[in-house]
Amino acid sequence: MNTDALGVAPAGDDEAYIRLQTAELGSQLRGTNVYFVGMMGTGKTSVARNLADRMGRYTFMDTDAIIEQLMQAPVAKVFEEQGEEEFRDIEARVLNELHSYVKLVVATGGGIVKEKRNWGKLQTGLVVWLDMAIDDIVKRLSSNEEEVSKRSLLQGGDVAAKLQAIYDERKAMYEQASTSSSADVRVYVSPDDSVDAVVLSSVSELQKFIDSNPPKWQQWKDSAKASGINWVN
Ligand SMILES: Nc1ncnc2c1ncn2[C@@H]1O[C@H](COP(=O)(O)OP(=O)(O)OP(=O)(O)O)[C@@H](O)[C@H]1O
Ligand SMILES: O=C(O)C1=C[C@@H](O)[C@@H](O)[C@H](O)C1
Repeated sequence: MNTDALGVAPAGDDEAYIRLQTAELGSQLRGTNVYFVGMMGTGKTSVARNLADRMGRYTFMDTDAIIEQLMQAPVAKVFEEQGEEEFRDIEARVLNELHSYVKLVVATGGGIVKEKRNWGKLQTGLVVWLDMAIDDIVKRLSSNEEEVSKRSLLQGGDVAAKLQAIYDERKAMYEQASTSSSADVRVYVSPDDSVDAVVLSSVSELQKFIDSNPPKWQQWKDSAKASGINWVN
């Protein structure tokens, strides 16, 4: 970000910079979907919505919100009445539908990685793992009673202990679900990072990933050029 001699970004500059970067990512992605995974409360919904809005040509989707529309009930109620296994089935069906579309930025439910059947679907797109220290998630969610009450897995007991146990169980799953052939797109979220800041880090990590994993046709084109073949653009 441009800063003056005192290290202060001129007003309006941040917004222009984010717009430029997200627009560029929009072209680089060529329609590929982006899936945000990570623990509840890390900001997947807020960040995915903001990114899709800024990219313009992409549509924001949220698996929890789709489940609520389908079931005509809040996620907590579906969880409570149908049980986790049924919830995971519905979630898997929603992802199965979504992955056949293009140009989506998808906020997934925090537990989507628990089902291996979902990993291949996630990896048809680029997966961004929002990772945050459990203490910071606890502080963020505990500051708002509604945020705790709408998350079924946090009910009845010590929120911090519950979140830690869920994280310990899922850490390797987030890792594997967000790892394709050669690299992770993992974004560490600090409690002071604004949604814009997390969007920007995600964009920058995605760009690095795309640059270091060019599509096959780009690799063929580059090697043809290197061997003197005049590839028509
Ligand atoms: N960068 C941020 N700074 C401050 N608050 C944030 C930030 N990102 C999200 N929040 C707040 O934290 C809460 C959880 O955010 P959000 O619903 O986006 O998380 P999530 O990862 O989608 O959660 P879940 O997996 O449970 O759906 C919301 O109250 C949201 O406004
Ligand atoms: O982490 C989880 O298992 C969950 C996270 C939420 O997004 C919801 O999908 C639901 O509350 C379960």
